[in-house]
Amino acid sequence: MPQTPPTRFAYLGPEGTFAEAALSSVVAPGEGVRQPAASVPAALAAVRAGESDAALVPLENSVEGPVPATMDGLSDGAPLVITREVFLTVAFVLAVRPGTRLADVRGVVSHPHALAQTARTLAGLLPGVPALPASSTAGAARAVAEGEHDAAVCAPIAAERYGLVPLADDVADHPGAVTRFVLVAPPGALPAPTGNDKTSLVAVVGDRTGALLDLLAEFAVRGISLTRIESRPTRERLGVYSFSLDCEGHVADARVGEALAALHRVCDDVRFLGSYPRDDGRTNRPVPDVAADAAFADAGAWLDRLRAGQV
Ligand SMILES: O=C(O)C(=O)C[C@]1(C(=O)O)C=C[C@@H](O)C=C1
Repeated sequence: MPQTPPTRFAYLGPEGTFAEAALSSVVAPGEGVRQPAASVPAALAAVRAGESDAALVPLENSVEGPVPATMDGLSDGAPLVITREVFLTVAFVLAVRPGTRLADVRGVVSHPHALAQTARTLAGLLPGVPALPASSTAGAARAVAEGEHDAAVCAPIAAERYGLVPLADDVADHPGAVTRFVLVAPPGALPAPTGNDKTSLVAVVGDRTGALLDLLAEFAVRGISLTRIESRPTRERLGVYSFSLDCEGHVADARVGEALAALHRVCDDVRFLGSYPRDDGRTNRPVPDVAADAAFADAGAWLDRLRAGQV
């Protein structure tokens, strides 16, 4: 019997990133093939090119907010859908080559998101020392190991992986920050509804009065709670925005399906980004009786009877 090839997972590499830790929390060692990518766009491109089956990428952080490369990478290009979400508490160390002292550090390198989450602590430890961007926290650790920079902000595991030692532990300005990662794949069969799901989408609204209110109303009137919304530039011109949002429920739920169909009518463009099990440890709000599948089915049957002349 032909064997199914192992799933190829692209992730923001190199080894030792938070993205890899997030992937390890959902894919057992030895299961699938892990393919480190140089950047979020590269991980998404690998999936679009068929070189990877799925990509694990950071979407947002509880302190720093959205990860623009992922937000924009999912809005543009060939469609990809989220098949699961993964939450990871992130903790950072200031890592150096053995023997380096604080006074020797002339630059600190890390992923911009990690630098932003540690800016205050770093300013206290290393006043006036420039912060330099890297493609990932582990990429920064590797660059320090290779002698390109003096210090990196990275995960303790990345420091270890690249032979670095911590000059300071827990350098986050807000301890306990959580990053939400998503596993994305080419469109295909959707994860089955679990009763506690989220749906993600991007909608471009027209440049007219009340356009955002119209979008929001489609959710509100159907008893659907939003869990995230943010605006992103469409890059067309100032004044035209897309809204990236997550709502409770699965597109298979009547209320969510109908809301999406309504957005298709009222928005300039809607991109469905998937329905997947909610995994933030929270439970969707109770659905009002009037927004339950049974109520939609009943209303549909009533309308069918009217149309058939059975008044
Ligand atoms: O560089 C990494 O290790 C990543 O996984 C990326 C990333 C991010 O993009 O936010 C993930 C978690 C941390 O918040 C910092 C960096």
